[in-house]
Amino acid sequence: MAFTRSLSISVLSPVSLTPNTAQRFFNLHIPHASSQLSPNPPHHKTAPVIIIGGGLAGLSAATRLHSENISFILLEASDAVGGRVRTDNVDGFLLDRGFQIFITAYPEAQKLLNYDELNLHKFYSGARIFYDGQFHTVADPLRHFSDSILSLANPIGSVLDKLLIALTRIRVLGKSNDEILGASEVPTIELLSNIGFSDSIINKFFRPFFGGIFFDKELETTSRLFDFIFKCLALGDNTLPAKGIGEIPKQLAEKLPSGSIFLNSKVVSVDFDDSDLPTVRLENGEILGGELGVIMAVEEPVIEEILAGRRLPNQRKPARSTVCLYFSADRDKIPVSDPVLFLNGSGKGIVNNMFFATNVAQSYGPMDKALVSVSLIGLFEDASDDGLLEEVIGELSGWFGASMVGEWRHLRTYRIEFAQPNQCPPTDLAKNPQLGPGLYLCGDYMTSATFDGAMLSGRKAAEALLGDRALARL
Ligand SMILES: Cc1cc2nc3c(=O)[nH]c(=O)nc-3n(C[C@H](O)[C@H](O)[C@H](O)COP(=O)(O)OP(=O)(O)OC[C@H]3O[C@@H](n4cnc5c(N)ncnc54)[C@H](O)[C@@H]3O)c2cc1C
Repeated sequence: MAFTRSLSISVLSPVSLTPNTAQRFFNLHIPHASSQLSPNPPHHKTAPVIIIGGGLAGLSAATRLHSENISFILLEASDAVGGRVRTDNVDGFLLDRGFQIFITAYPEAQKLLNYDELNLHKFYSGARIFYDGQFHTVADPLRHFSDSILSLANPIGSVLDKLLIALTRIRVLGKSNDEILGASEVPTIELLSNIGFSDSIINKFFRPFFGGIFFDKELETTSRLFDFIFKCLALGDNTLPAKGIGEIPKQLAEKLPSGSIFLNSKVVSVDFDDSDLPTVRLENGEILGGELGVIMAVEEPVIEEILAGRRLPNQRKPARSTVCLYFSADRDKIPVSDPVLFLNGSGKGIVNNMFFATNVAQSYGPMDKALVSVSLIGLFEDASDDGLLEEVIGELSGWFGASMVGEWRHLRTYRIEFAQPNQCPPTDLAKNPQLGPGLYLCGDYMTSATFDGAMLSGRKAAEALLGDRALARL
C-alpha cells in the first residue's frame, strides 16, 4: 500500500523500554567490525531507526542518534557517503564534484567536525575580479588591510560601497542565526539595492560572488540566506580540506558505529502498510521496519518519488544547477600562486568564477602540477561538453592569454543538475521535521541550503524522533 496516512503532525506516546527492547534500541552489543560501511544492502537486518540517505543531513542525524546510543541503520543509494559533497581522485588530482568551499564559521559544523583532522587550507579573503580587460582586487580590510586600501580606488565599487559593506557586516554580526533565518525577507538583489549599493558593485562583485554561492545569477535567493552567509564569511575563513571536500562527510561517517551504513542500498518507497510506523522498501525487495521511526535524508525532489507521488506542502521551484570544468596545468603555466578566487565581473561570457585549487592546497594535485577549477551557473542543457569546453577555453584565453590556457589539459566536466534547492522568497528555513507518525525529514531544503543547514536539519530530525519517544533530554 502506498503512503496513505495523513501528513498532519502527530505526537506519538513514549515507548516503554523493557530490557529486551532496550538492547535492540541502544548500541549495547554491536560487534566491533573493521568498517562502518557495508558495500551491500542489508539482508534480514533492521534497527530501531532507519535513516535514508548518507549526505551531510543523514550523517548528522546518525551522529545525533549515536550520541544517545540509539541504534540505527543508514541506507545510501550510491557507492559512498557524502551525497553532493564528494571528491573524485582522477590521475592524482582531487576533483570536488563542483566548486565547494567550507566556511569555518558554520555554527553546526563547529559542533560536529574536527577541523584539525580536516587540515583546512584557506582562500584569500577577497577576490580578483575580471572587468574591462583587467583584474581588480577586492579584499577584506580586517584580514588584508593594505590590499583593501589599494582597492578603494578601483572601479569595482565606490568608496561608499566599501563603507556599506562594513555596515552590512556590523548589521549581520548584531543578529543571532535564528533571527537571521527567521527575519522578514526580500530577494537578495532587492536587499542590496535597498542598502544603497551601486549597480557597479552589485554587477561586478555581488552578482558573480553570491551568484556563485547560490548558483543564482539573478540574485533572487532570499535575503535570509545572504545575511547568514555574509555573517559566516565575516566570522570565519573560506577553506578546503587537504584531502578534498569529501573528507567532511567521511569524517562524520568514520565516527559512527561499525556496520551501521549500507551503501548501494536504494530505497524505493516508504509505506505504512498495516502498521502504525513506516516501513522501508529497498530496490532489491527487502522490507525493513524501524521500531522507533524513519528519517528521510534524501534530496528534496526524491521525497515525492519515495512517498509514492505524495506532494510536499510547499510547491517546489526550479532547482539550482551548475557546471564545473577541471583542467591540469604545469605549475609554471598558471598566472598566480596565491589562493584567490577569480570572478567574472565583465557581465559577458559563461564563466562565473574560477581558481587554482592547488594554490589553496597543493594536495589537490601532483607536486609539479596545478589544478584549475572553472564554474558556470546553470546546466547549459543545449550545449555539448565539447562546446562548453571550447567556449570556456576561449573565454579564459581572453583573461590569461591563449598561449597559457592553450596548454591546460581538460580533466573532467561535472554537470550538476540538482546543486541546491531554490530558496527564493517566500521561504521557511525552520521547517518542522515531522511529516507523519514516526516519519521525519531532513536535508538542506529544510533550513539553509548549505553544508551547515544540512547538518542542522539532520540533528533536528533526530531530536524530533528522540523527543517523541522520550529517549533523550533535549
Ligand atoms: C556543486 C555544489 C557546490 C556547493 N557548494 C557549497 C558551498 O560552497 N558551501 C555550502 O555550504 N554548501 C554548498 N553546496 C550545498 C551543499 O552541498 C548541500 O546543501 C548539502 O550537501 C546537502 O546535503 P543533504 O544531506 O541535504 O543532501 P545530499 O547531499 O543530496 O544527500 C542526499 C543523499 O541521499 C541519497 N539518496 C537519494 N535517494 C536515495 C534513495 N532512494 N535511497 C537511499 N539513498 C538515497 C543520495 O545518494 C545522497 O547521498 C554545494 C552543492 C553543490 C552540488
